[in-house]
Amino acid sequence: MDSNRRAIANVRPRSGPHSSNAADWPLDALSGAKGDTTVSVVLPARDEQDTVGDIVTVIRRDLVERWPLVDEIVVVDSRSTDATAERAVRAGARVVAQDQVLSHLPPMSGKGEALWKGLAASRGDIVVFVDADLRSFGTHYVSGLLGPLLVDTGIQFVKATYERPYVGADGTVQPGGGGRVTELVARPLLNLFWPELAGFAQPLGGEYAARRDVLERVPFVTEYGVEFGLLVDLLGLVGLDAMAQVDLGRRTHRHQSTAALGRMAGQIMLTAWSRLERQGRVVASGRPAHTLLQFAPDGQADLVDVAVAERPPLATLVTEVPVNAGP
Ligand SMILES: O=c1ccn([C@@H]2O[C@H](COP(=O)(O)OP(=O)(O)O[C@H]3O[C@H](CO)[C@@H](O)[C@H](O)[C@H]3O)[C@@H](O)[C@H]2O)c(=O)[nH]1
Ligand SMILES: O=C(O)[C@H](O)COP(=O)(O)O
Repeated sequence: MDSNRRAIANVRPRSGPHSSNAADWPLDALSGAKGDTTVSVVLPARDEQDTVGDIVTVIRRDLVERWPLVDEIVVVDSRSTDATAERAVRAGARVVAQDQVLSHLPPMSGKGEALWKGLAASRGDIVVFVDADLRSFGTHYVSGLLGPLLVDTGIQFVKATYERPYVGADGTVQPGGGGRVTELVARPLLNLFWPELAGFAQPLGGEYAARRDVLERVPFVTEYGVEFGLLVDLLGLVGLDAMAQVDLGRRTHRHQSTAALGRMAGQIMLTAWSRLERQGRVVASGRPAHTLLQFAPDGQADLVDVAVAERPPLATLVTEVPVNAGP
């Protein structure tokens, strides 16, 4: 053990979120606890034709038909150019086109926009978000996230944790090698500036659930800033004691390139900056740049934009405007 690790091992762990495992939340017990509470599962999907159908099929078969825990499955088609929408419909989801939801508003882009539109287009008292590119999806992903919310009225938000391997194109598995932006950017930033959130082992993971009430009271950062922004803003709104973490076992997904993750990292850093500024913890003499100069292996340089924008809390929108849920 090197000296840094030894020093840290001697420090008592900070108090973290309420913790449990997916196995702690069996389906029969949850069915009893559900009562009148309605549940929506929302999947953001951009070109996920290979995986979205299987995920929807499992949720419908196990959690709509066999154990009626889920009231609606909504896939937000995030400008896909492949057969994502058709496959999701065939598997039994309601599919909404991202730009057709609240279509009177100027469109924004990225995953955060897809989630905010999914929140607007869904109706459940509890909303469960699940990425549509998962290779490891199982029923326990949804039931595990629902457990703390269905049995404890004090819990407002539940985030997944899991072991995240890196799976190479040739199928080689590197245990613990996944979640590169999580390890190199998100968790260091949280530890530095929001240490109460350090106990969330997978802050960027796309699987989490919350009560609609609280989701509608926080802004949604666009692009890949959304998870980081939600964690920080929900900590401020509901406090750590209303936040829980559930271990779902193992997560595998489609990996993005290092260059794409560099852009994601930029978006997350800008999100963190915006929260530090909003919380009055940095006094800025100027705004940070939102461009990133990237270099390809052949030395070719490309200037890309990593700006993030923000949707306001949904509850602050005028409610008479009809939600166009698309076809
Ligand atoms: O413009 C977009 C981009 C992505 N997605 C969907 O969002 C999910 C996650 O996107 P992905 O590109 O697979 O992200 P990851 O590389 O897996 O990034 C991780 O880190 C991100 C930043 O926190 C999180 O948003 C992701 O959920 C998390 O898996 C997938 O279903 C995508 O199809 C959209 O709907 N619209
Ligand atoms: O969560 C992350 O850090 C990013 O999604 C990258 O994940 P990956 O390293 O497993 O591709």
